[in-house]
Amino acid sequence: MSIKYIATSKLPTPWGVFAMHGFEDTETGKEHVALTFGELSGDQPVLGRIHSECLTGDALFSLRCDCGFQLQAAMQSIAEAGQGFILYLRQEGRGIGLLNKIRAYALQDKGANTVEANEQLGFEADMRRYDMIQPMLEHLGITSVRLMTNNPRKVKAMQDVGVDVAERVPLQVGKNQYNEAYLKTKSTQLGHLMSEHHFADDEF
Ligand SMILES: Nc1nc2c(ncn2[C@@H]2O[C@H](COP(=O)(O)OP(=O)(O)OP(=O)(O)O)[C@@H](O)[C@H]2O)c(=O)[nH]1
Ligand SMILES: [Zn+2]
Repeated sequence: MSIKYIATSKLPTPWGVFAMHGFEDTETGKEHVALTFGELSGDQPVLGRIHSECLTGDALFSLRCDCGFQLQAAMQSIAEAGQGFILYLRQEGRGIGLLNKIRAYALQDKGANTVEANEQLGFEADMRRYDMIQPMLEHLGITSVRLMTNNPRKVKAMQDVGVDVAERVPLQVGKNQYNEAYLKTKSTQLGHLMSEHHFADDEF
């Protein structure tokens, strides 16, 4: 893993003006992005999110998953807190890529769940890696985080690369009629921590 910092610019958003930092993984050619908000120096844990790319949810308004809603909620929370970060990692489709994710969605249209669909295509359920996190956070001067996620594997992955996770902050947003089964599968088969409340109410 070889992560190279490239450049920083402003990124004005509906929630405030973030700074956008570009990184290149020189082994894979993947272009990762970090967004930061406010002043990040100091010893206090920083509110943040590690977000894996989901073109369909993040950019195309898909209701099949909760990604876009989580991204927006995280940016809003960070802006409200006055400080925080998002690492936007280019590992689409839990690491299988966009076209394979569309193949997996086609299988899900025929009844497979999100895990079965990956396996029918010959992939593991989750092929993501998180070793790019350490050099990206080191560049930003972040050593301890309050991580917005429902995924305990992300917490472990961060600890494995030496980042202190002071707190896991649940991020349950965006449930709807199209992603309810997907969220349930995340909870029962991928280990995500979701309160039953999330499945009981009908609101976004
Ligand atoms: N293969 C596959 N990938 C999916 C599917 N639905 C969403 N994804 C991908 O799943 C990933 C979700 O990433 P995150 O939201 O960062 O992570 P998470 O594991 O859901 O954990 P949270 O932090 O709780 O959101 C993205 O890369 C999506 O593209 C699916 O049905 N099949
Ligand atoms: Zn998604």
